[in-house]
Amino acid sequence: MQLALQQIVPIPLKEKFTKRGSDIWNKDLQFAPGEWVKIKAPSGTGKTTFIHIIYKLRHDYEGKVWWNGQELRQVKDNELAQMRQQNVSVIFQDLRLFPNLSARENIELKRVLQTPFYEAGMIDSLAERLGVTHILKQRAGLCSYGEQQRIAIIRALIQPFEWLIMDEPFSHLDQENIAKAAELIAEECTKRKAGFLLTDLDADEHFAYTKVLNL
Ligand SMILES: Nc1ncnc2c1ncn2[C@@H]1O[C@H](COP(=O)(O)OP(=O)(O)OP(=O)(O)O)[C@@H](O)[C@H]1O
Repeated sequence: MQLALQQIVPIPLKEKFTKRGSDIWNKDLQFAPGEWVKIKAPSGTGKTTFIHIIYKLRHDYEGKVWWNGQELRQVKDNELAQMRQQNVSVIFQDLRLFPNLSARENIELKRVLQTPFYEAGMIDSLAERLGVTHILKQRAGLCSYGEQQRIAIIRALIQPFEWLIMDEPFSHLDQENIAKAAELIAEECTKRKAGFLLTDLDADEHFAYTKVLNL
């Protein structure tokens, strides 16, 4: 699945964003299947806005986003649901777990939305890898942000995908847990030949990125 951007810029931020140089806003770009892309930018410069545009949560932008040759505005609701279940997985900056469901239920929901990609036992394996086995039965709303972030990472990895979209996915983790999570994400993307887009504030060497872009 290819992702292409054609001169996109959020309308409310057009003036602000076009004043400074950017590798993304108002540019034509193509991301080939399997590319590992880092998008780097200081706080408040539009990382979340960008993620929400390409996941079709925001519509107030100029330009066009193309997923596999189909313009995102033309993608119908049922196709969008299918795409989010099968092709494009996401880790939101604000995590978006259901606070009243347990950590395991939050992950399980994503596993069973389509023909499961993994058996239920994989939840335990992934939780062990990221050190969150002990909180699987706990309500997500009672988990620490670092625990919630690891649950959100597992939830994104439990479903099928060709692209993984991650908005500052390590913001609540210490270096040791970042290393574990990055290793797991790299393994899962390699296994599926999947690409990813990852936003973050600073440069890092967590992955062998194929592109590093400044927003
Ligand atoms: N609809 C809107 N109207 C006006 N300003 C907006 C709108 N949406 C976002 N902004 C502003 O756009 C800027 C970019 O916001 P965004 O959340 O995308 O940044 P970010 O790079 O993800 O920030 P952070 O790293 O702090 O999470 C912010 O200054 C925000 O206040």
